Amino acid sequence: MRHYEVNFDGLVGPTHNYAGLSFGNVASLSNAKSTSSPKSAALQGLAKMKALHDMGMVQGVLAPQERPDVTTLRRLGFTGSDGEVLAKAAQQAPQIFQAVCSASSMWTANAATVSPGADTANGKVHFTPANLTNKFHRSLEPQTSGRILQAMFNNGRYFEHHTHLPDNEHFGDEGAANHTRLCSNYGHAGVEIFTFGRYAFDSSKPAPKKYPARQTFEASQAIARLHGLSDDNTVYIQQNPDVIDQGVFHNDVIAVGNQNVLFYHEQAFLDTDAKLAEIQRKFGDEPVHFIEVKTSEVSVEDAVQTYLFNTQLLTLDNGHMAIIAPTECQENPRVAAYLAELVTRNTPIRQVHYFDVKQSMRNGGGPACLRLRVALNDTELAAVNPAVVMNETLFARLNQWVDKHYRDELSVDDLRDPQLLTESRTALDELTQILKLGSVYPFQL
Ligand SMILES: N=C(N)NCCC[C@H](NC(=O)CCC(=O)O)C(=O)O
Repeated sequence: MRHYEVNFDGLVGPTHNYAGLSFGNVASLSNAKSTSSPKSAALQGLAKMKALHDMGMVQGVLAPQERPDVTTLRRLGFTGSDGEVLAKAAQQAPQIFQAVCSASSMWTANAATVSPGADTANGKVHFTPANLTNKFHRSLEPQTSGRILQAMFNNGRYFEHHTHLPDNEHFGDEGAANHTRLCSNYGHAGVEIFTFGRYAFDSSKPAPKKYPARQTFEASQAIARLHGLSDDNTVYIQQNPDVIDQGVFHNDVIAVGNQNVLFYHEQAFLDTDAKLAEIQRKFGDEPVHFIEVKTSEVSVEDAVQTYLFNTQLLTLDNGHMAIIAPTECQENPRVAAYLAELVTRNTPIRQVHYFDVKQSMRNGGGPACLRLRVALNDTELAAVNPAVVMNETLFARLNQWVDKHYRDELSVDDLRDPQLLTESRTALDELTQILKLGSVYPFQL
């Protein structure tokens, strides 16, 4: 039996834009109102997917969501034809209108938390879409994410799908961006690490002062319960509130783990020593490589600006690990020097590959934000909808699809163009056929 970690990357949607929607996310705010290129964003994402496929990884595609989200505008009291709903919202409530146009579902690390069968009580792979309550534009995602995931992992024998947690800040859940899993081998039971920003029901505990803590302890515990994880393979760690206040809005902006490696910044967590000891104890006899980056090597500011930790750590066929980093890391001399030195050390990480995902980076989404990891064995992989698995044909087909439907440029003002809704729906209707998803979008239901 072979075991894989499959990366399901978010396909960037046709409305990709910079609206400055994410308070606490430095890139989103500083690039607000810039002009985006939905076409280049989607092509950059596809190029990364294809490169990982060519490196021997199993790579999947996760479809974007229907935007503008007319259904939500109707819930908020805008009436008339779809065109009228959009025009009224754009005129009367421009911020709400911009939020329902966001292509933020591209960051599929936030689509769900996934626990592989090796860790769960009933041996199935468990999925819980993230409720993303902290940001209005992101809170619109979980229902459709759930439908898309069910269309991709559509076999009750191997896959179990849960409803997202209650839509309330007490259970604020950001999915895999605040969850990582260590294991000696993808097929063996691992240690699932939930990193949270605050306690919802205990205000005496530390919490950030300036920016929001999106993930709560209580949400993390609920996911572990739903997925049937045992205490012996679960660790809860609090993010350092000071780094959240410096722009670390998700834990995957300051730490990343894969198999026996945890790569993190010295300031990432609270109670670090005790928590790392707990991870090692629960991991077992084999030593975990705890690769700690000191502030003297890379500052938190550099980490936030370059996304050094929003990198993908991949295990290649030869057993070595490669780090998939954004070109922003290469352009920063301190971070580039750190990575050049890291691969010469005696750790499993031996290669660095740089990718241009600048369109996504400008909204605070690096390589790791763009993917949802699902560890699967041969049998489970065979039960995945094959139309979402990357290969030469799908790559060519999706590139053509983007070229046909996507705009080269989109400004926040262009979002008012009534044609955008038709373009987006036409593109997504065709996409559901390419990816054989059935009807998953509100306009198709
Ligand atoms: N770290 C991970 N896993 N994901 C990154 C998510 C970025 C996303 N940006 C945005 O939603 C910005 C949209 C805008 O401003 O137009 C967010 O803040 O939720």
